[in-house]
Amino acid sequence: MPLFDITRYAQAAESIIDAGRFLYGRGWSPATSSNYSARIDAGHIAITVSGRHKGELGAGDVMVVDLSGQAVQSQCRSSAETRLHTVLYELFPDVGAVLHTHSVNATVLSRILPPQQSLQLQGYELQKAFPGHDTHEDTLVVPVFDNTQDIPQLAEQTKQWFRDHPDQPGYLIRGHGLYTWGRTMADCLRHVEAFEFLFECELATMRLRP
Ligand SMILES: CSC[C@@H](O)[C@@H](O)C(=O)COP(=O)(O)O
Ligand SMILES: [Zn+2]
Repeated sequence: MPLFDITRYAQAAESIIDAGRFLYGRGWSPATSSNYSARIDAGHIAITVSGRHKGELGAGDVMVVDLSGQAVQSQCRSSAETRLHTVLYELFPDVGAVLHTHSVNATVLSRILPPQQSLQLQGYELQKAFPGHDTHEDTLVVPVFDNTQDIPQLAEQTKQWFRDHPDQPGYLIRGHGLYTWGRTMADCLRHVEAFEFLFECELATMRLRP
């Protein structure tokens, strides 16, 4: 009896490979950075193997882990940031995909925000790209967590914050990048694209202000 459905694994892996080609092509996942995952079932996800080039992913670059981060039927090492993915699947049963990217804009913006200050996005029509955000008058809050190599500790911090703020769709890690998620990979890719547009607008606005 296999531990997970092989057809669902193949679909998840294909969505991750396609996402990598798109995100690398946009310049949002340079130099083996980033990691991606997609849900297979309630207890398993497909996730990128650590250190792989995200623009050239193939079937051997995606593996299965359970929600404790344990590899299932693979000798490979999953993403160093696997726990940042699994906490989101644990917290939100309807999440089907998680994407982590390293764009220039996410990195720069996260570095210039004062310590302890979240990014507050308000007045943009494109905020409506996120579920539950139905008007530009809403405030989209993007917390910025300090970067660390202690992933279990960061995972716990993110889990606590999003348990209290389940309607917010993503976060930044300072000097590092973006995490966002969605019900499907298509939703999740839309969220990355919307965040990138909003980050670009924020930086352009800052450049125009004296
Ligand atoms: C190439 S440095 C980026 C890594 O340190 C990390 O932040 C990252 O996004 C990719 O790590 P990975 O272990 O390949 O999933
Ligand atoms: Zn990273």
